Amino acid sequence: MKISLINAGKRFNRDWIFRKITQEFISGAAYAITGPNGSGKSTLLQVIGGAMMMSEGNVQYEVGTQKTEVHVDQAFKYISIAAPYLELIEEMTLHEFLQFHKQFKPFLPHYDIPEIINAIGLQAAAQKQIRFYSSGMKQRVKLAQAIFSDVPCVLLDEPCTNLDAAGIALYHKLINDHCNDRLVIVSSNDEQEYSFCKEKISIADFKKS
Ligand SMILES: Nc1ncnc2c1ncn2[C@@H]1O[C@H](COP(=O)(O)OP(=O)(O)OP(=O)(O)O)[C@@H](O)[C@H]1O
Repeated sequence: MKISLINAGKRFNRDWIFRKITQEFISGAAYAITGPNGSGKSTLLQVIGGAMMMSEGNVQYEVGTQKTEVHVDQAFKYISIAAPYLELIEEMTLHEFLQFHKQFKPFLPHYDIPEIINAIGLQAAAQKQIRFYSSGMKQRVKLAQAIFSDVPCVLLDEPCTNLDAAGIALYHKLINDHCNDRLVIVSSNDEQEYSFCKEKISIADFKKS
């Protein structure tokens, strides 16, 4: 998959959050979007994913070996996202939640729901409602939902939020095991969340209007 931003800019009211970002994001590479709190990392990630309209510029999506162009309205089919502002369905058990999610986005081939639950170490809590999960357990579920979705592009916003040392190790294992051939974009100001990303985009470089 390839996502191309061409002179992308976003403003809220009169405030430009970023301007004139021209950047290609290509499968097989991992990219970090870095910058201080409130600088616009989450905003840029949502613009890249097609979840938020930009104020100026363009975004293009190409998928598959044929490089088929995909309209921004359909980009969500090829992209998964884990982010602090995206809520889980708390009334469901983990098993029910993954079953529900699977109806809209299939999981990676060869992975059934019990295997996914095992992979994130939540077997003992699989039949418990998510509302009773700790914040770190919920974060593991968000990561699983994004990383095990069978899509070519994975967007991760502050992926280690609420994770302990074991959770952070799990995050790196999931990236290592499942993301090498995909397009991964991490929005973060924490080095341990994006240490594997060779490409870095600093929002501060795109603040000038
Ligand atoms: N819907 C909105 N309406 C108006 N302003 C917004 C909106 N969403 C974000 N902003 C503003 O845009 C700026 C960038 O926010 P954003 O959440 O993208 O930053 P961030 O770099 O991800 O921050 P953090 O590191 O704290 O998560 C902030 O000043 C924020 O207040």
